[in-house]
Amino acid sequence: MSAQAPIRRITVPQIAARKGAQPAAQSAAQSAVKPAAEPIVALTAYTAPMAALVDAHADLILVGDSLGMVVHGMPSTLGVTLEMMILHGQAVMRGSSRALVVIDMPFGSYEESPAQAFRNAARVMAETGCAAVKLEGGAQMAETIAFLTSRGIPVMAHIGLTPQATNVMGGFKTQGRDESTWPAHLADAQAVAEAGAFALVVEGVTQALADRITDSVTIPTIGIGASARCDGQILVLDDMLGLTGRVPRFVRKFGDLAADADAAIAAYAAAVRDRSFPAEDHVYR
Ligand SMILES: Nc1nc(=O)c2c([nH]1)NC[C@@H]1CN(c3ccc(C(=O)N[C@@H](CCC(=O)O)C(=O)O)cc3)CN21
Ligand SMILES: CC(C)C(=O)C(=O)O
Ligand SMILES: [Mg+2]
Repeated sequence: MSAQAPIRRITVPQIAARKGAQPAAQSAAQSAVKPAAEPIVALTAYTAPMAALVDAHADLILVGDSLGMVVHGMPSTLGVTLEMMILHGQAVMRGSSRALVVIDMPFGSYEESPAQAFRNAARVMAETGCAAVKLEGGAQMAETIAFLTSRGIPVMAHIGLTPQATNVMGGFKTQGRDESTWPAHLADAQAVAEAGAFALVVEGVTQALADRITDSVTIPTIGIGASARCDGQILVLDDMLGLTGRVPRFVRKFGDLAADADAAIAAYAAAVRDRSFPAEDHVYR
């Protein structure tokens, strides 16, 4: 009798290999050899129980700095600290066992220099056990991405609408409506891919620009508010569960958990007030 083999997490190279065979980027001869890859399924999670639910279905769990807004009620992601990311990262690692866990580097923890980024990303990996980090930025972060990946830290890049740059962009604005901006976005995608990023989040860009980006890089693109032709998709879990109030237009609510929670809390309040809770089953004798 042999012991049950431990469940291995999906690895960074396995995610990197999930580049979908896009018709525009592949010849007929190539597609005969290499069939289209299955899209990467990614979601955020910030807590152990939610990570366990996501882990059963997703390839990649992102501990996003969106947790500042979603969990902590902050007005933007700018106030999120490295300590917050580590605490939530530890919870998500405890709650999951199969998916690749990626943790967002928060604002101010990596932009100063490659050395600063390495010091803080190494701390995130050492204290959580996660396999990779994500950081926002294109060409300007290429040197840092190369520094980290060559020293053992896999990096997921994030371009387009980069929420940590909200004050530069003047809000959460869809990028790429003006075609004159396309070369800069394409250069960002090229730069992070060449620097060694294993995947690329493309957020809040027009569908046409997202498709051009997906066709122009050899690493998988993971879209959010981008295009169905990206090599994967990600959403903020609380948004797609219907737990958050106002959501961006790109969100599809696959559930209505806020309504379920409201009904349950209302029923509890009524039962306490009319003394029907606790009942016989809920008391000790
Ligand atoms: N709950 C939540 N979901 C997210 O997807 C998310 C966060 N929080 N926090 C961090 C960033 C911020 N994100 C956002 C927030 C708002 C819009 C938004 O309202 N967009 C406008 C676009 C208007 C335009 O076309 O320029 C929209 O109407 O959808 C987009 C992305 C995405 N991320
Ligand atoms: C929306 C994803 C890509 C993210 O960066 C986050 O949740 O912080
Ligand atoms: Mg983020």
